[in-house]
Amino acid sequence: MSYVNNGNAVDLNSERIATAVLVLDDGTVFHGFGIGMEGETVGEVCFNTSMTGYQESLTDPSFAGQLITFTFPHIGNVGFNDEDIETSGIAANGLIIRASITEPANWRAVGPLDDWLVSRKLTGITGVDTRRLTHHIRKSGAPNGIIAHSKDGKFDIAALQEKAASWPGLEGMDLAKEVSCTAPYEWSETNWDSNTGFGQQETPTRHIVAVDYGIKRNILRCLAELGCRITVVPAKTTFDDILALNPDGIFLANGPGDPAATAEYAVPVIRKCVDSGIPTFGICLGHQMLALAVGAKTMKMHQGHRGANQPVKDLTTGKVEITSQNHGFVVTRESLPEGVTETHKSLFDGVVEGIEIDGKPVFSVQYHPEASPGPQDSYYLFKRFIDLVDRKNA
Ligand SMILES: NC(=O)CC[C@H](N)C(=O)O
Repeated sequence: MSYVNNGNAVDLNSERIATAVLVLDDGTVFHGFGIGMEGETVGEVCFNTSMTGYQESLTDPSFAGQLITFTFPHIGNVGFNDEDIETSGIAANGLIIRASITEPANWRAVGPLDDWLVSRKLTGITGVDTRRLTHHIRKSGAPNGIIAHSKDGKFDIAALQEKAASWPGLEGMDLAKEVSCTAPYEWSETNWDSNTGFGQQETPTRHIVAVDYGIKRNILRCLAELGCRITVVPAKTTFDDILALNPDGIFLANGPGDPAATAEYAVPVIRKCVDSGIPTFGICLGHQMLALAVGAKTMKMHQGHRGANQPVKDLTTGKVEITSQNHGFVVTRESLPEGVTETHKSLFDGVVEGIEIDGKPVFSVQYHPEASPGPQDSYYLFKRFIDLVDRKNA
């Protein structure tokens, strides 16, 4: 089959065979060119507006169950390296990009992105009109979709649509338990430096227990950098087992899926963390589950926040910060009960971006102060957490 440009694909070399398709659950089809592993991958199709950091996004466990559309057209042009990785485990299900991947041009690159995609068993598609796709998502909400990549260019579109349509969708899906570690481990790596690479912690003075619902490595590095010894524990760890580790503070990680789907195991444990008076800090999924634990509600957003230029106002100081974000669920303002204060608000669409529990050393944010990728304006939140720990220990 020779590829006929039907207005969907942007690589105009019409002699090339279309070796991949993206089929949405409503039957919309985008033809393009396969990258990464041959095969099929299904998930919710979201879009991410970050211009940099594609490796960090693709390895962020919070993207489990999702096919990422990068709105920035040139993805892959700095190849891959072995450092910008947020997990070696499950993360994004696939990627959708516009321009063909060029040869890597970066001093840190160890090879072309395509090789890395294959090594991670990731399937993707290039040549997609990502502006049209993003417009579709903005209008109709995030659809389920499937990417099929086959060198022979033969696709059964009806069967692919059926697979996309029968995927259950992220609402109600519990993925935190799928991506979590299965046994506790210690973390001691600190921030990256262009001369020396990642550092190693020397004399930590506080002990933080981080509950892993899909934790990004850079969160652990930020905590280690500030003098925390960290024990990472699985998502289903009981409160008694957390307490037995004698933590000075508890960290509730980011993670994929619907926060409400963790109601059986994470939410009741987090309720006990709040009641214990141990300083507790949550990021993204951790924030959403903390809100559920104190009686608030979450809902799926029509359009998630995914990108590295999202303005947020810290309502406690009046300062505006530019943040890195990746969420498709949100805590609803009207459900916030008495005793819970909204501390941060999105300046894009006004949704709740942070809360604190009155009279308790407990707070959380919906966005990503660890960046990776993205701006570091919100790094102060880690210091706010450490201050709470130190005040408690004083
Ligand atoms: N980054 C995250 O922790 C994401 C939280 C949740 N899965 C959401 O999509 O809203």
